[in-house]
Amino acid sequence: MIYTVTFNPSLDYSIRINDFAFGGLNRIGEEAIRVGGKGVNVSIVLNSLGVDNTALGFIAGFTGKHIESEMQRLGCTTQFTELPEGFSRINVKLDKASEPQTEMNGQGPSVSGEECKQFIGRMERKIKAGDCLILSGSIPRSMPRDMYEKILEVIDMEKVLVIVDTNSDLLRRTLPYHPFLIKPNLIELGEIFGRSLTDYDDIVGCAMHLQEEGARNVLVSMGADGAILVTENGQVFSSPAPKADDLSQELVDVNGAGDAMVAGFLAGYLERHSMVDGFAKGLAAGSATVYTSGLADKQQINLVAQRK
Ligand SMILES: Nc1ncnc2c1ncn2[C@@H]1O[C@H](COP(=O)(O)OP(=O)(O)O)[C@@H](O)[C@H]1O
Ligand SMILES: O=P(O)(O)OC[C@H]1O[C@](O)(COP(=O)(O)O)[C@@H](O)[C@@H]1O
Repeated sequence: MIYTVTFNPSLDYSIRINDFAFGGLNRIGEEAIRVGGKGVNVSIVLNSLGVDNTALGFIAGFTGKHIESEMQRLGCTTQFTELPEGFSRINVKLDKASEPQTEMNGQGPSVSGEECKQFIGRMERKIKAGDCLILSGSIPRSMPRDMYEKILEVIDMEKVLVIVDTNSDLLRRTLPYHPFLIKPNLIELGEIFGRSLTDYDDIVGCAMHLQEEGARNVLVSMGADGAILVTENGQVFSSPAPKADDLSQELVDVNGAGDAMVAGFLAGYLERHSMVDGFAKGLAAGSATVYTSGLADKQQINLVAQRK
């Protein structure tokens, strides 16, 4: 079974404001509310690609209920733990047309130490040899910083395929457990190494450094510039992103591109256990998502994959 874990699911309120005025009254041009949070998005894209999976994590309040029911409406299997208080966050996204592109991500509901402990116990009982586990996104402020490590401690890392996609400090803490794949974007990778990364050799060098710290395979996503994959066998694959012009597409919204890439990678990899297939499908899923309102579906992903 494939499990995604999202400790901080969200409703993403995506808005377009032409000529955004900081400090002034802004009238919203276009708006949409979609479920989000990294693992949630991975689950939705995997499901669309026909890869069965179960979404785990914490939800709370009316927003949490909506996240769960919307995912089920989309055909996803969910086993969220409902918290007694608070609400799942609402993240505000000013889309690409509303320069400067701006995001406001909430901190999430309060999760007690006891709830964390029970969750880890459930993971210990649930995750079996042959499973895949995707740990994605930030954690609520109330949650201990070592929550991901605690989970990795109770599962058999040699028999479970683990993917981690989270921000710098949380990501780095998981490396000693040897996750199968990590997917930092260029900004996150730069944050880890304390500098902005532009040079190809430098990026590959940083990815290899994370391998020395324990990561097995490192997929660095670089937005419109595509991605670089450094594998545990020392192979390096790089590719620009499929371009809007070549595909006769228009860039709509970058939100969720990284999550779609993780889902695409896993779906592609699992077909023949090929890193090359994973890389290609990951790139296609990421780019198909930026050319779509919301997350790309199977048809849109395959279209981009075929035309690249
Ligand atoms: N502007 C873009 N044009 C084409 N493809 C894009 C663009 N932005 C992102 N992508 C695709 O989505 C992938 C993930 O995007 P990225 O922004 O790097 O991740 P994240 O959302 O995690 O920050 C990229 O590697 C690329 O394939
Ligand atoms: O958990 P974080 O780091 O706050 O990120 C959550 C946000 O990222 C998203 O999962 C999108 O992530 P990507 O654009 O990196 O794919 C949104 O749905 C959500 O609002």
